Amino acid sequence: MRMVGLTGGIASGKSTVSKELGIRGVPVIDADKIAHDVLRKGTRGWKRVVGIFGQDILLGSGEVNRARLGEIVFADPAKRKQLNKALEPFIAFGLWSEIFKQWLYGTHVVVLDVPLLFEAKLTWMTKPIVVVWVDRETQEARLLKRDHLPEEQARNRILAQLPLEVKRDKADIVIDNTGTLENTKLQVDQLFTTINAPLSLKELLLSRTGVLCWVTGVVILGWLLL
Ligand SMILES: CC(C)(COP(=O)(O)OP(=O)(O)OC[C@H]1O[C@@H](n2cnc3c(N)ncnc32)[C@H](O)[C@@H]1O)[C@@H](O)C(=O)NCCC(=O)NCCS
Ligand SMILES: Nc1ncnc2c1ncn2[C@@H]1O[C@H](COP(=O)(O)OP(=O)(O)OP(=O)(O)O)[C@@H](O)[C@H]1O
Repeated sequence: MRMVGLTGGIASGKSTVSKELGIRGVPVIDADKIAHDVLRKGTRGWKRVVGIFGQDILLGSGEVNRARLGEIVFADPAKRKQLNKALEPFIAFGLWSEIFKQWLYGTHVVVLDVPLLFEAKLTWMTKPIVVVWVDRETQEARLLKRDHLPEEQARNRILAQLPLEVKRDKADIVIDNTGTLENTKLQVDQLFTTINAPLSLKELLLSRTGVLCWVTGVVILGWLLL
């Protein structure tokens, strides 16, 4: 199975590109959604995070107030590190479960939308790595417009990640999302063609059908030899 890495900076347009790929029929695994699920009330992730940050981060319903937790961790790198460390194993488990599910479905190409793909050193899992890039002014303007944050908080969130220029330089494919949505859609069309190119031998051998074939082959060979 081909695992395509989709990453970028906060508000650079990863979800926009993911949505367009979804419209074209590509399955997308969303790491932000997994991160939200592992913080649901009563889960082990929730217990761990409440243990670290206390009851002040909870809403009346007992769910985590993500806006409040965001304010805390994006203003303090040490606290952000604590949160990342607490949730990392649960997010990794969720990610691998979703990948395994897609593998069982017989999916040939899956996109992993992981904002912290570089920061969490997960790039080894994915090929190609696609970075959704925008210039800094556009990024900040879109973040302010979408999340209605004070400017300082928006800047803190951008600074909490590896600079987008560094990610762009490490990418196999760059989607420049500075322009119009129509322009981005054209680049997604091209990306769709690229990621659906025929699978390599290694990808074929690791696909569900590939594994079934070689396991069956080994069993038959063993049976013939015994
Ligand atoms: C801090 C939290 C509570 C804020 O929740 P909120 O709903 O406001 O934001 P959301 O989860 O939609 O994230 C928005 C964007 O913020 C950025 N972001 C999220 N967490 C982090 C982090 N720990 N470090 C740097 N950037 C981050 C990403 O670009 C993400 O796409 C939440 O993001 C969280 O629990 N983060 C820690 C888990 C994590 O690492 N998530 C990223 C998945 S790889
Ligand atoms: N080409 C574009 N033109 C105008 N607005 C855009 C464009 N692409 C994305 N946006 C808007 O910019 C904002 C950020 O985009 P999006 O939510 O896709 O980013 P993201 O990288 O997924 O963000 P996050 O890291 O927070 O999950 C959204 O409000 C989106 O509608």
